[in-house]
Amino acid sequence: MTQQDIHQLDQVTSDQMHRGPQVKINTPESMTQLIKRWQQEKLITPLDRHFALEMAALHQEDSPLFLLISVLVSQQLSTQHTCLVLDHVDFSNPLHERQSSCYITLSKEQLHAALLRFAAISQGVGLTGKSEAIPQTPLILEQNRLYLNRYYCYEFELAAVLKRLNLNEQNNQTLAKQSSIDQQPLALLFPEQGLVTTGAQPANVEDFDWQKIAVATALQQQLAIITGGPGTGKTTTVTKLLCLLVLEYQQQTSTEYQTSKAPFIKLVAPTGKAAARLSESIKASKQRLKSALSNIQESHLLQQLQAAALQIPETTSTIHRLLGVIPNSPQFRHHPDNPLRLDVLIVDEASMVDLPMMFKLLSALPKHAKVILLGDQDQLASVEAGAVLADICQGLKHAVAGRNIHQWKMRYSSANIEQLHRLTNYDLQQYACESVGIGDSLVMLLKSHRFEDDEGIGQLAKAVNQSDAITIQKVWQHNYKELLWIEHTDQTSLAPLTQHNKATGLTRLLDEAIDNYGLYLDLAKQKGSDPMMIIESYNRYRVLCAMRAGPFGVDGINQAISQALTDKNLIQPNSEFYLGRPIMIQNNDYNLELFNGDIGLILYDNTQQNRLMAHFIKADGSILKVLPARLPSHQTCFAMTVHKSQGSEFANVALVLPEKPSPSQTQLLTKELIYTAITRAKLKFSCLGSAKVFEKASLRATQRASGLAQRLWETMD
Ligand SMILES: Nc1ncnc2c1ncn2[C@@H]1O[C@H](COP(=O)(O)OP(=O)(O)OP(=O)(O)O)[C@@H](O)[C@H]1O
Repeated sequence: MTQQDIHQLDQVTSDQMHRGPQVKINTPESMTQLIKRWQQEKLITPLDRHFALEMAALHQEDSPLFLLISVLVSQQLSTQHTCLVLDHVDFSNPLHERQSSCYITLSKEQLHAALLRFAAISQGVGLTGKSEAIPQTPLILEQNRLYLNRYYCYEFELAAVLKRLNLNEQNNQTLAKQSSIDQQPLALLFPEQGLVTTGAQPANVEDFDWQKIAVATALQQQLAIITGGPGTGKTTTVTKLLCLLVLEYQQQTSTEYQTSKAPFIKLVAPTGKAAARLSESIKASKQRLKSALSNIQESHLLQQLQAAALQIPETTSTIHRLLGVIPNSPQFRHHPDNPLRLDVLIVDEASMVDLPMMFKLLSALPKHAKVILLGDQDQLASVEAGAVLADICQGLKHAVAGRNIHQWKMRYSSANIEQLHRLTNYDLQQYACESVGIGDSLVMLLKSHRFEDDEGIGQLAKAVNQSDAITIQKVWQHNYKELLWIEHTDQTSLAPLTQHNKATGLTRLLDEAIDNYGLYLDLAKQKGSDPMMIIESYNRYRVLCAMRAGPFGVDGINQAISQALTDKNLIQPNSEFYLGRPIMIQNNDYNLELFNGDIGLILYDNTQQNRLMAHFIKADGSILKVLPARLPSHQTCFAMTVHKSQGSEFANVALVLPEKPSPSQTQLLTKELIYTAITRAKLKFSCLGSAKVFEKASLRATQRASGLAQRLWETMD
């Protein structure tokens, strides 16, 4: 089909024409036929088509433009965008066909005018409008973004909640006056290392103790967002913060829920796995805090801090559990009219929380509650729509001139700088900013205490995060002992990344899998072994795949590893639930308390010899045993997707990238995916891939369409 063959088949009704510019959709077939063909050609999903047809039927719109725009909005939502950015659509070929079969020649203004003529589309209330004024139409157009009403509301309301929690200057001062915490306890918890002294200001960002600034921020703000990569001390910081909040609480008169000596603190994470890990990290961090305090000279304040440290809670739960799931309903038991009972909420792994969930969580808080979000803004965004944490941090991002990399810089109001000085004695004037947005609530921890600057994993993560192709190559070629490159095929001499590595192909990966998984499988065979120990051993190693399907996806790699372990007699998969089979749950089962993403092992039941049971570690650290036959939908888990690995860490991680990714797979291979995979590894990171695929993925940043960043950063002043 040539462009000449394409002729105008439709245009808006004459009724619409006299009200504005003429809209022509040029297509050789009717729009209904066209979207049917698009579905057959897998350019859109059945859901996209169904959605568009339903919308058209419901709103009695037979305009091809309405159908097209509905298809595009649905397509955006199913790819985790919050809205359709009209400027991003190529209206000369909206679905990137080899030969366009549909095009519109309209200016931006004409398109906006045409869209707003549909009864089903209204103009949004703008960045400063009122929530009550949000129109009821199914689609809402704001600036160049077209939203489904529900997502517009989520975004608008979440921005409103965040802005309310991020106190303005006046409230800031009021709250600071109420706080009984001063410099002294902070100085005890954060002993200076000689870099910052009163009055003498450090020239470099690294010379400030940003953990101390984070604690000071959270003490005086109702909302604090503490972000940073792995090992930057988020848990350490929040543990010290909780210690001070308990102390502050004890010194204050009363709050709404004061029934004990400690504030009502809740610690949550998006998944059971992440919640369990948070509990472990808090326990370890509490131990470190207790021993650090035992080395300080005896004083009344020290005794108070020691007592407060004992009150720091260790119990965690998932966000779903905290909010109270109502089976088969997207609503929760807690919401603005039935708020949660708590004084302080800590949310770990906030990057995994999607837009609707973040809104539901924050809007269910009681008015006085303090909330602290912890996470790594550079990790993969949530599995569902939105990239809330990245949007929140967006205002701190600065491009580095002349280089394709960025840096972060805090943005503080003068009132906040004054308060931070009061608590830390630091002069943070260099971060003073007139247009602060929600900057007063944000602190970024940039120094990793887990990886030394000269260690491979940290170096590689940093280079990938910066999309710095030259450094990525250098890091791989450096031959760090913590890194292993496995080229898909034996092309060592051709691929620059592999010059120093002899390992090649899937066989090499399988050897590694046999060595690592063999350890827990040997333990599992010994009757009477402690299931906790076996699961911990299994959790030391994990194969992560970029995608699900294909020989190098989760399905193919699981099969290959199962076969390799069978060949070595490490497993006997002659029945579905064989000894040692790792299992990942794929559906929530509220009765069994098993949730999507939970991972367990089929092991001997210690209380009943020879009986095999599925064993899971629960968020509280105890073991949950389930009869295999009762398990909800599940799959084998020698390999899992990088997405599912968020919130987990393993001593040793092997990432598998597809050998020759298809165009749609290529879209999924982003730097956030690679960065997330690398940062799951504590001691060793291997990658089976091809140098070119790794490099290209590291250069591709995820873009999620959303207006949240603009709402948070452009309307505050
Ligand atoms: N200021 C510091 N000085 C020295 N070591 C530190 C400091 N802060 C944290 N650490 C150490 O770094 C390690 C990681 O700290 P922590 O667990 O708090 O980081 P995190 O950001 O929560 O990590 P993760 O991303 O894994 O959750 C711990 O061993 C901790 O003791």
